[in-house]
Amino acid sequence: MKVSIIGATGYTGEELLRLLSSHPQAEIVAITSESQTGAAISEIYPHLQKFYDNKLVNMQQLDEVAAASDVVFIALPHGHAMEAGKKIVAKGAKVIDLGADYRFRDTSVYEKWYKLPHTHKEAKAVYGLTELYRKEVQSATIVGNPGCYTTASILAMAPLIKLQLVEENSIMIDAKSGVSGAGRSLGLNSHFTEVFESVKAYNIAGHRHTPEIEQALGEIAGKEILINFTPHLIPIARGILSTCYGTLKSGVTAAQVDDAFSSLYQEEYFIRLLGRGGYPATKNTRGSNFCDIGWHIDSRTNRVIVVSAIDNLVKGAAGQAVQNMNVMFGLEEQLGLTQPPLYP
Ligand SMILES: NC(=O)C1=CN([C@@H]2O[C@H](COP(=O)(O)OP(=O)(O)OC[C@H]3O[C@@H](n4cnc5c(N)ncnc54)[C@H](OP(=O)(O)O)[C@@H]3O)[C@@H](O)[C@H]2O)C=CC1
Ligand SMILES: CC(=O)N[C@@H](CCC(=O)OP(=O)(O)O)C(=O)O
Repeated sequence: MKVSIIGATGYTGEELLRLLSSHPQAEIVAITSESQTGAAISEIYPHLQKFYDNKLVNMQQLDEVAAASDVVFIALPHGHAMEAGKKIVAKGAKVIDLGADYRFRDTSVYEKWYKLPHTHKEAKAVYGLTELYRKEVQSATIVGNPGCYTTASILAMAPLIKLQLVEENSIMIDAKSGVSGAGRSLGLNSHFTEVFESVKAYNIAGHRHTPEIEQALGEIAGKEILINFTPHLIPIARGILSTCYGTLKSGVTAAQVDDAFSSLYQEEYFIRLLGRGGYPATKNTRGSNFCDIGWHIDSRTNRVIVVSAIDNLVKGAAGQAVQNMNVMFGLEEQLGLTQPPLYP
């Protein structure tokens, strides 16, 4: 498998390299950066010394890079993948985009929430939440890899929507992310003194992951779903904890809730069910492609509360992207992804 990464100097690009170093079938043929062209990746990320000595090329060489690759991961800020995606598929390679450009079935939803024109509307992209869209991913040419908050939140609520156990429009999601979720580029909001010893909600009632969660849960329900989603920035480097609330439909029992999770996920390697009463923690998924899920029922309020934990850079980005690559190329889905989480 010849693999290239566009935007290899970012956190998700780095994480792709880290994971692919132990993938038995992947060979990195090209990595790109616009700002650090010519540098060796191990100069930018010294922890990758002895794993990679590749030098960074830039997007002027995109046609050659694509022609030499079976698959190209795009790890650029949203808005930059569409033109690159067109060129890559024209050269016969598959695309896995880690940003948002290919995540929406209805590109007008993307245009509305991202305030950008969609310039590759004809792409028949597949939404790459692997556990829920595996069949479509198998035959995809372009995969829109999900966002990090969305991966944790959709996986938490999908069983309850699928089995019609919660009132669809009662869902509220309160999620917390480590600072690497904001990427590597410098910004006031991710400045150490702004983040350290503080927790802050942001983009309330307007975060762009809201329509992505609504799209996936709505497809499972077979009807439009509206949710409330509130993200928080917390002073850790990696990890997302998503706490999701829903009102149970009349007469739904705790056993039905338990069965919903086990029936959808019992065969899923990357989903670890902690059961009713379980407490997922970001520490237990750090560095791994696992999504841990626990659920609780509050009989006083008749609500179910589902908690999920992932590593935003792995199951929330690069790990799921590698999982999708494995599915697209008919490889064993776990290849390159079986490292235990980093602990403590
Ligand atoms: N961080 C996370 O947890 C997650 C991120 N994502 C998504 O993945 C994508 C990459 O994220 P992340 O790795 O965190 O981002 P970073 O900010 O860490 O890296 C961005 C990369 O894009 C390149 N880049 C930046 N601006 C431009 C530009 N104008 N033209 C071309 N290249 C550019 C940078 O390269 P250089 O400056 O060297 O040229 C760098 O390689 C984003 O779309 C993000 O939303 C998805 C899920 C989770
Ligand atoms: C902490 C933080 O800033 N997180 C990012 C989400 C990261 C992500 O998954 O973004 P994409 O949908 O663009 O891929 C944010 O809230 O914008």
